[in-house]
Amino acid sequence: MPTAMATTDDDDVCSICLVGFHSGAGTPKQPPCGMSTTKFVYCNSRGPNCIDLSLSSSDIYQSVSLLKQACLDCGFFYVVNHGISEQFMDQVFAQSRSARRRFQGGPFYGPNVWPALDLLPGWRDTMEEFHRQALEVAKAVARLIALALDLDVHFFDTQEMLGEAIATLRLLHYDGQISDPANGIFGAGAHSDFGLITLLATDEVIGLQICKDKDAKPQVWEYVSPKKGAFIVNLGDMLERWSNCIFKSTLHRVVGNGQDRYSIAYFVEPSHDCLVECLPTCKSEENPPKFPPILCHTYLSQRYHDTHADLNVYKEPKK
Ligand SMILES: O=C(O)CCC(=O)C(=O)O
Ligand SMILES: [Fe+2]
Repeated sequence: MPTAMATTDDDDVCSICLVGFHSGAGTPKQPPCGMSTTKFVYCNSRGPNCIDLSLSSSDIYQSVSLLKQACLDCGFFYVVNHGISEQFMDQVFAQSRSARRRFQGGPFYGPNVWPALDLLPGWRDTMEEFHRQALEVAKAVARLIALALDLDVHFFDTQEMLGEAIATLRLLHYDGQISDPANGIFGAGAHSDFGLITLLATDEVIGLQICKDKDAKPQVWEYVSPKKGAFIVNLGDMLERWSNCIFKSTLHRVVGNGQDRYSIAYFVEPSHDCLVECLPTCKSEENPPKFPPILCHTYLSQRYHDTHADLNVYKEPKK
């Protein structure tokens, strides 16, 4: 099992790798940056569960049970043996890096949607292929989630839902700034994702942190270590609502440690037209639906509206 380091924003933090130091029981460890320090890091938490997507159907309930435990506990897990080759993942990261090098010209510079072939040869093909393969992984994960919720295995993986998925690929680059959590400076601030699930691939630079209990004071943040060849999967708010809050979407953030970091987030939502209505297996007389039914596109529009700045403020004033 992987380990994760827990830290609160009040802890001392290694200035090199930003792993928190705090007293308490646990196994002393060197921080991931390898710098020798006067204090030790305490590994006091198990990392997220690891789900093997290659298991044959006779073993599938082993995966379902691990996944269910993760979804009830923190809403984060790794998936391995997902069928996307490491060689292809290296190609996707290489294309992501080359785009950043090519378009370093300043904000809002460069083609908006598909870069011209001669600027980034192979970029569009790589990203479209990644989309195809990652969507299949997302469908496989969604089938396990359906089983973990005692639903029909194909509940989410139907033509009307993931057959017309809204999938957004976000190629992220964190440019080596050192975060300062105590002063609210982050690579990415605390948030939960809106949709159904997110598949996240990261390079080997540590940075992603999750908070399992958003109401705790102070909040405790744990690193989710990068894992070669794995996707980190997290549940989105739409699934939390759909499951009547039985499955959790989790607060997460990215803390920069001064190293360049690349990650690839693949956000998956079902068709715009599907109805997000409390799942039949997640309600009872004692536990009635907490939310009214809502169309997927209405829900997403509300969330974007609530959390994004009004871009109209950047428009030129009318003369
Ligand atoms: O870069 C990461 O590790 C996380 C990115 C993320 O949470 C997001 O884009 O929603
Ligand atoms: Fe996120």
